[in-house]
Amino acid sequence: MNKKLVEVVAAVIENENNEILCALRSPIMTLPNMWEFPGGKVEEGESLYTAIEREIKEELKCSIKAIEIIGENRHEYEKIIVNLTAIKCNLVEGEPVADEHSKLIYLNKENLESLVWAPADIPLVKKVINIK
Ligand SMILES: Nc1nc2c([nH]c(=O)n2[C@H]2C[C@H](O)[C@@H](COP(=O)(O)OP(=O)(O)OP(=O)(O)O)O2)c(=O)[nH]1
Repeated sequence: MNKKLVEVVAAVIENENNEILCALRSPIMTLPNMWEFPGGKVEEGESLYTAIEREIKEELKCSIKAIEIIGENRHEYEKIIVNLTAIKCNLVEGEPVADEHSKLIYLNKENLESLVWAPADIPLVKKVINIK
């Protein structure tokens, strides 16, 4: 059987200290206990930018503005194929809170690779590290 292709958007949010927001997936989520850029599945008829702004409001209870696409990576998991687009976003209102995630942290770019990332994220993490 063909694996389902899922479009996923993820937010790369930087704070004033040039640290990047990283989110730990909870033990009950798919890909448990792995780090990710927060986000989720794009719904039908939605643009990537609309999708990430909606997902972050739902998941992190704050408002963001999508600025630009950083990159895209397709990864084949056991049951699905994820097409992950990382989008640079700015916080507009409120502070992110971990509702569904186990933890949220801001981390220096130099330290991003010390986390255990969801496999689809790894090339995008490298790209984020090399920006600027
Ligand atoms: N949000 C997010 N999901 C990611 C990343 N990397 C990665 O492989 N994924 C995968 C995990 C999920 O299989 C899929 C969609 O993520 P999601 O956050 O909407 O997951 P979900 O809980 O709605 O999905 P599900 O478990 O209900 O099926 O993308 C990432 O950086 N951010």
